This record gives sequence, C-alpha cells and structure tokens, in this order.
Amino acid sequence: MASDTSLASLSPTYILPEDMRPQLSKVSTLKSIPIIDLNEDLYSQNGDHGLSRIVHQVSQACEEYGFFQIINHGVPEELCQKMLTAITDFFNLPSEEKAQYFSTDRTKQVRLFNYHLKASEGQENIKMWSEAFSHNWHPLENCTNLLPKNPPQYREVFDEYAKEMGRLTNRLLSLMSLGLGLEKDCLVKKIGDNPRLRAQGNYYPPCPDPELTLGLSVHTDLNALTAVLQSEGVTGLQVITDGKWVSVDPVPNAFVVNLGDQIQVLSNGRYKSVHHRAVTNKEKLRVSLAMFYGPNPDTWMGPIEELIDEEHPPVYRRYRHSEFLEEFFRQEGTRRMVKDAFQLRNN
Ligand SMILES: O=C(O)CCC(=O)C(=O)O
Ligand SMILES: [Fe+2]
Repeated sequence: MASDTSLASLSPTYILPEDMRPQLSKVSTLKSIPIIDLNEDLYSQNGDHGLSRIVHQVSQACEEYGFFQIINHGVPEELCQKMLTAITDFFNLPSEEKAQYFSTDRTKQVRLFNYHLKASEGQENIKMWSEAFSHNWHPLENCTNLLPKNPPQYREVFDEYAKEMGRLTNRLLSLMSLGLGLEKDCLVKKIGDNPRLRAQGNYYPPCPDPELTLGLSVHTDLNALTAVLQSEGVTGLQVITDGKWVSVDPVPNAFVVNLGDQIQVLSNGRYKSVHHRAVTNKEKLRVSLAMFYGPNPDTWMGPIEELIDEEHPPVYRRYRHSEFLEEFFRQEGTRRMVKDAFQLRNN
C-alpha cells in the first residue's frame, strides 16, 4: 500500500508508462469549473423566487462541465470537518489494524482496497498512489454497525453525515430534474427504490514523484450522482473540459458535485458524466470522501421518455443496472468506456 512505501524512492510498481503519465505542466490554470451558491434567498428579487436562477446554473453546469462546486449547501461546516478528520484518522491507523478490512472481493460491504491499471501483456499491473475505503451509506441502520469502531467517533459522525448527505443529494437531483424540464422528483424516482449508495474515502499520501504516478486513474463515475468532500488547501482532483485537464481546486466549505454515467443515460446525453482523475503531490496528504448515489442493480435504466422525441431519438438502449455493473467490472484496470457499450449505433 502507498503508505508503506518509503518516501525517498518510488517503487517501480507505481511508475506509469510514459503515455499514461499526468503531464502536470499541461494542466490548464486558466479555466475552472463553476461554483454555485445554493442559498436561494440570495437570488430572490421582487417576489421572484431564487430557485429558477439556481436551476439554470446547475443545468448549465451539468450540460457544459458535468462538474461543479456548491457553497451554502446547508450541511454544517463543523460536521464536514469532523467527517474529514474521522476518515483521515481511519487511514492513519496502523496497517495491522486496517488489514482486517483489506479485500479484493468487491462484493464486500465494507472494504479497503487499492486501485491498479492493467499493464500490457506479460507486465505487472501498475498501482495507483492511493488507498480507498468503501462501504454502503443506505439503508443506514444496516450499515452503521459494520463500520469501523476505530477511530471511536467514526460511526456516530458518519451516521449524522450520511443523513445530511441524503438530504443534499435529493435536493441536487430535484434541481437537475427541474433543469431537464421534468417534475422535481423525476430523477429520484427513475433511479428508483433501494438505491445503491456507497461512500468512498480516498487517501493520497505525499508522493516522491507526482509526474510518474496517479492517485486515481482517468474514469467517469458509474453511478448517477457524486458529492465529494476534499481536504482543504490541497489540490489533486482534475477534470477534462474542452479536451484539457483542469484542476478542481478546493473551495472552503464546498462540495464538488459530479454526474455519473446513469444521469448521462437518463438525460439522453443532455447532462454529461465527465472523465476525471486524481494526481499526487510531493508535500501534503490529501483525503477525499465521495458519496455515490446510484440505482439498485435490479433497476431498469434508459433515457427518460419525456426527453425523447423526433429531434432527440434515444442515444442509449434500456438495460438493467446489473448489466452496466458487469460491463464496468469487465473493463477493470483499463480506461473504461462503459456507457459507450450501451449507446445505440444509429446516432
Ligand atoms: O479524490 C478525489 O477527489 C476524486 C474522487 C473520485 O473521483 C472518486 O472516488 O470517484
Ligand atoms: Fe470519480
């Protein structure tokens, strides 16, 4: 695991082939993703409710970037700080204690694992410079007693945090539904009952040579919607816009929101799930916590009927989400192009 590695030298198992290296000097510093203030009162004028302004901003960000940050989102700042501390403390536990959670079995409810990239024939896989810790966050009463007992505050803080994030993700999905011209509960209904909600902590220790490694390889999220809390003052997350890598620099008390593949499918391609990655740095530890909201494997997915007409024929076929998950795991270790496998060829 990355944390066991001496900082003085980079073990060859982490070194990427030249064509996969992050080329940090080429990352654009000019562009940034939108920052949206969710405080509706801010936009209310002359009896006009601020909601429509926010819907418009969210919708535009979903169409153009697939990524945005939100401020004044209603989740208490102190709770976010406590959650970041709890997840960081978990990753900082002695390796022997963390080992009980380590598993390569992806059906495990709670698991610690490392990402890798498949190397070419006959070569060893390349490890990402990170650790990931993942578990469900719904139904909460079934998850809490499986969560770590150490650090001692983890269960309690996570429980409170997950409740807040449930409210926030619902609000975001209703803003997006309105942005698509649909009833406000449309996306939540289409994603369906018993949604698959996973939380994933990502831990990126300082790395001796950030030019040769990645913390998380290029991917789009396979779920519907993701809200990420990240360490303040440490950059690492990057997203492609207009073919260029752009850094998603942390904004105080903000969440990064990004769309997953299922929203791209449901919106019939109007909203985008966009490629992103995490790079490493030499000086500072970076931690992030992603809350994934996605459909149950049994749920049928496909473009929402109201969004299909003569001018907008369906871009994707219908499928059961379990099929999508299978394709996702089949492409493990590669630069995944999962949603493309569900695209209708007549477009
Ligand atoms: O560390 C980050 O900010 C990226 C997290 C992410 O993209 C993921 O967990 O899918
Ligand atoms: Fe992601």
